[in-house]
Amino acid sequence: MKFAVIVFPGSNCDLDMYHAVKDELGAEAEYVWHEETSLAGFDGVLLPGGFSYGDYLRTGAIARFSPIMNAVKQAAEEGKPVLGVCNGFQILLEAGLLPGAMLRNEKLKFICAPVKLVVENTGTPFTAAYDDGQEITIPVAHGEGNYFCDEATLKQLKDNKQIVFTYKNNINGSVANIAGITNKAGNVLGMMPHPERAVDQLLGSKDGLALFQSILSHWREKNAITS
Ligand SMILES: NC(=O)CC[C@H](N)C(=O)O
Repeated sequence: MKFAVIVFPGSNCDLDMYHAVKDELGAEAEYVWHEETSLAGFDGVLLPGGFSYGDYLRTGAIARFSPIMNAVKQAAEEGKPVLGVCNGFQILLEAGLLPGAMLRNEKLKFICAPVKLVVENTGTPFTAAYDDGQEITIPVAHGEGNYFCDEATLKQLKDNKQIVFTYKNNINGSVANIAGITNKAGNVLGMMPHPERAVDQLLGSKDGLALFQSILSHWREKNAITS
């Protein structure tokens, strides 16, 4: 399986993401600069964290116009797994690939800490290797992680089981403790916590590794690869 790690001006978690899938998961990976227009030959797309375009005008608001975003949309429509972490999640929201919007953290402070998450849905390509209701520890590092959506959208998210991760304790004011959601089809996941920073016990937790293993297993099953 070959992953594209999209690099925007201001990305700063691209190396961590590359390390997670290449060295820890053992898959193929390549960096793709945001000015590229094609993702042909890639089986999965990873939008890493950071401060694309310095977080002006809103987080992700400029990056969503990057040329590569049309190819990201196409990959999503083709059913390929698309994962946006932190700034990647913010870009997916601005691009309309996921519903809702991100506000500044309730207490207006940047939060950088390991947090406890609850796995709410294991029926996705990203979470099959977890147990339902499992508590995992994954670090966050964001100033704008306060997820917001209106009540009608929240109802849809709940009805379609699109809420995949919640914070055990609400750290930033997010509606319904939301830490990560998928699109309706389930192949696009946005999450504020950084699974790529939790792939080795040396980093304090390896609870993020199962997310990448889930993607790989799902891809192997879909493509009937047994070895
Ligand atoms: N680690 C990150 O991706 C930072 C996210 C974002 N730019 C924020 O501070 O909200």
